[in-house]
Amino acid sequence: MDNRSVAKYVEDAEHLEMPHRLFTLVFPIDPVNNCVLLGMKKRGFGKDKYNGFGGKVEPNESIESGAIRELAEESGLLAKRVDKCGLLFFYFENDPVAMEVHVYLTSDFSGQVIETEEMAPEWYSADKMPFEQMWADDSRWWPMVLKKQKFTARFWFFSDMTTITREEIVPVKSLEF
Ligand SMILES: Nc1[nH]c(=O)nc2c1ncn2[C@H]1C[C@H](O)[C@@H](COP(=O)(O)OP(=O)(O)OP(=O)(O)O)O1
Repeated sequence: MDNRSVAKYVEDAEHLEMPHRLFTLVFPIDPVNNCVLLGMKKRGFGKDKYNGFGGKVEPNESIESGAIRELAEESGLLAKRVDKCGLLFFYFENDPVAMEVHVYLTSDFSGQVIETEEMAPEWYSADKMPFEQMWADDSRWWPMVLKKQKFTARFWFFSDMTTITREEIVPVKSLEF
């Protein structure tokens, strides 16, 4: 997909169901050991699931600063740089607000991993992810991450928040548009 098509795709997704809310999701990567840091969510949305680190983007910050802030708050790691690898849209049955989730990888970080009130972090081999304890969509798009292929995707969830009723995953050349 070229950049103009990606922009159009995102515009369509954003207008498909209004309003939508912005979120970030960051996966710290240890490239030497091919490991990824996941957090077991201890409270709130996605409780008892492993995921990357992230949350709502505040009105006064850029999406990237939101990603770096949430990573620090939830894992103790300070990212010098994050690289966007994907853009996800989630639609939940009976919920008029769609989620727009900007997904980042970082292997340029400092600090000590700490357990926080929200997350219990744990390193996993990047090709042995605990998908049965993650959001149902993760096993669908994580292979794109492993292939270093940028992507956008849309998932429609049934009201049980588990069953995916429809999905689209589109590889893209760039997420800068
Ligand atoms: N289907 C899904 N698949 C996935 O991989 N990540 C998802 C997901 N749906 C939501 N997420 C991620 C996006 C974001 O990182 C997180 C939800 O953010 P939170 O609700 O934890 O936000 P906040 O940390 O701002 O919340 P509070 O501080 O508790 O208000 O879950």
